[in-house]
Amino acid sequence: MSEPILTLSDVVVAFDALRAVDGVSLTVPQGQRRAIIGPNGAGKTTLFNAIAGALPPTAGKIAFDSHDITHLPPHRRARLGVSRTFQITNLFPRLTVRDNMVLALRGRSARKFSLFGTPDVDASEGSQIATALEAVRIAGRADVMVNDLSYGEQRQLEIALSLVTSPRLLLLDEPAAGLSPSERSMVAEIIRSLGRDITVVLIEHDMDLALGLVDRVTCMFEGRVLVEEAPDDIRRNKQVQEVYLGRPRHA
Ligand SMILES: Nc1ncnc2c1ncn2[C@@H]1O[C@H](COP(=O)(O)OP(=O)(O)OP(=O)(O)O)[C@@H](O)[C@H]1O
Repeated sequence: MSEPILTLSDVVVAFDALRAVDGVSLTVPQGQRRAIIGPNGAGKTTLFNAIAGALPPTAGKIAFDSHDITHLPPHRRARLGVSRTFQITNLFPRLTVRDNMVLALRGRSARKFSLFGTPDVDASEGSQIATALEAVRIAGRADVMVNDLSYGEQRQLEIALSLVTSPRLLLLDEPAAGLSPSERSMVAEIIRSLGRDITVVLIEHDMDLALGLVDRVTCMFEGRVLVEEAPDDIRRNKQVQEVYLGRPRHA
């Protein structure tokens, strides 16, 4: 098995008395595709926020590529190669696709960016942007204003914004939410064709989509890891079926 790129040890994220993430330990090897599934309120998004740095863990440890990132702010994690998308769109609707990409790219660098006028893009930035837009199949839409993209294209652009910084760990938060079946297939194809130099962890409510994309699945329930198995075993797992159907675990 490859070396681990992400290791969580006993991670707790508490909101007052509620332990939204309640002692989660998991290890993701480099290059793996991992789904985090679980019913509403299981703690999936809170776990993502802890990995990306948006929410500091109350307890426990998070290591990325042998760096202890438990207390690093999000931009420092991004610099190490941790990149995430959001469930809710995070785009500038009145800027073009390319300008959104420039903003995402320069968010990591010290260079200043003006929102007024077209930013100058150097050759290396231009090629990074073109590669990311190609990877999400919207290379021909670079000069289109985000407002004029379809919803599906906007979701593809969100993935491109995360890819443009050449991440090593990509956290995808419900990449197919709200998409039509054909748009969902497109997102699946995009994720499937990412290079294995990128490790992918995704939250996805569409079980068929998630299980068809990943090597391994972590199912959360009430803030904890209920099971971690291969997709085929997850499909057959009675405990997983029960938590999704809302029945008590030991009924
Ligand atoms: N900022 C917050 N303040 C207080 N409670 C919160 C906060 N964020 C999440 N929670 C609570 O933590 C629990 C886990 O929420 P979380 O959003 O992580 O679950 P989830 O598995 O992502 O759910 P969903 O599938 O519905 O998105 C829920 O009970 C939620 O109400």
